[in-house]
Amino acid sequence: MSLALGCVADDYTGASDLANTLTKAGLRTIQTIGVPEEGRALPEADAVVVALKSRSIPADQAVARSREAEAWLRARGAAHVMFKVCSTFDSTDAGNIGPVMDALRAEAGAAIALVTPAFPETGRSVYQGNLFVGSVPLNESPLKDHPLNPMRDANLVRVLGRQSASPVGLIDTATVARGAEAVAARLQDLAAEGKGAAIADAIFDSDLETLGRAIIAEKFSVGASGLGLGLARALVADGRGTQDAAGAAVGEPVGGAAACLAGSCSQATLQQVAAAEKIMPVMRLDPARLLAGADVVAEALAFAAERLAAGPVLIASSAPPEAVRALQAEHGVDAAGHAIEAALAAIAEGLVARGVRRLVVAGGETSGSVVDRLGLTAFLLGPEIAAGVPVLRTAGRPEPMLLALKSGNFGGPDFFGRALDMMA
Ligand SMILES: Nc1ncnc2c1ncn2[C@@H]1O[C@H](COP(=O)(O)OP(=O)(O)O)[C@@H](O)[C@H]1O
Ligand SMILES: O=C(O)[C@H](O)C(=O)COP(=O)(O)O
Repeated sequence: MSLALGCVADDYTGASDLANTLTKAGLRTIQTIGVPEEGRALPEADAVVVALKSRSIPADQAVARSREAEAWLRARGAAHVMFKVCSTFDSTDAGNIGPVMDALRAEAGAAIALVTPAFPETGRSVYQGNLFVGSVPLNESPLKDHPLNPMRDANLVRVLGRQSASPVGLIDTATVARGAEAVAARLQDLAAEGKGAAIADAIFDSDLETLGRAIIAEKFSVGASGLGLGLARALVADGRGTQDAAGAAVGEPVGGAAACLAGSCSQATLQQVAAAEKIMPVMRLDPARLLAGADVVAEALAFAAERLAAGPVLIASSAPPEAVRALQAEHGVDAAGHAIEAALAAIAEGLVARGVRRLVVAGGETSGSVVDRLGLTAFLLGPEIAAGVPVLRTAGRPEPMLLALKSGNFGGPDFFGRALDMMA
């Protein structure tokens, strides 16, 4: 395997979002869950996205796991490694984007890292270093209410500067508009000033193509799927892609029962759960009862067992911000989050034991807990369900499954029904 591109992603939904983008751009891409064990055979690929559940763990652990993934990718020929972060820069001032970026930049021996979470396809743009979600700044978007890392500052030069050990500069839109050479020159100037990272403006895909051309010969960058698009298009232009890589078949139908799990509390997911109530049985978990010791997992599996033969079910813990804050006030942010993730993961295991082979999961941390509990190790990319959300087929599992790991903020109101229609 001699990779054209290696990527280390800080959550599983973000990894599949990026893998989807790279595949559509013409790179045969595989998503692995963690670093594959020694000797593990993988299909030929132009790019590998190593998915870690490292966004919300202690920074030193995130750094260690990311370093291991980077080394694995370099050993398989990846000349450029991109650290994939959330398009809404999900992180806290304690990290983990800054500490992981600093460590991987040092590993690469790079003087400076270009950083941009812009992803126009899903309405993420960066202007004068400020991240916009649709038409509003990040700190005025629903991300201000994220259960684990509420985003309260849209200025990413400030946000990353609080997380990184090095000063952070800006590559503004006027520089990007002047082309790849101007971007590369600006990067060098900022490095000469002692900056270790530079937030790059990007509003359109064409800006990301410029950024991709500017840094493809570098060893390291940080971004969301938009930067992945720019890098992929630069690599394909250099002949590093594969014909018909896009839409790699998910193979024969896997059949079996289908189910949906939602742990995301994003505005998009709340709307999707409400819409799903019109087309399938939905059980809304009561996290307060869960945290009080009730066997909510058994209750959910009983609900599912009675209904799976007739069609898909949805089991959701998703709740609006005020309810999330109330639960967190009583039990703590991490305790509440981890308990609910663990419960949804246990429900997923029970569903698979009851014949579910097609599973839709909403939420990044939630997807990480579910996939780890199911012991899944790698995915092949199928067709796109919604921007940033592909159908995934398990690789290396005796009985294949189809999954959709939906980033909380992605997809339209009809997402669950649309996903199930595409997962046969
Ligand atoms: N009703 C709830 N109250 C509090 N926290 C919740 C609730 N439901 C889910 N959570 C937690 O909120 C977090 C959602 O994160 P995640 O799954 O990454 O979703 P997103 O993709 O929207 O960020 C998880 O830790 C999950 O356990
Ligand atoms: O928004 C993105 O770039 C990714 O899809 C992502 O990282 C989303 O994270 P989430 O926790 O699933 O919202």
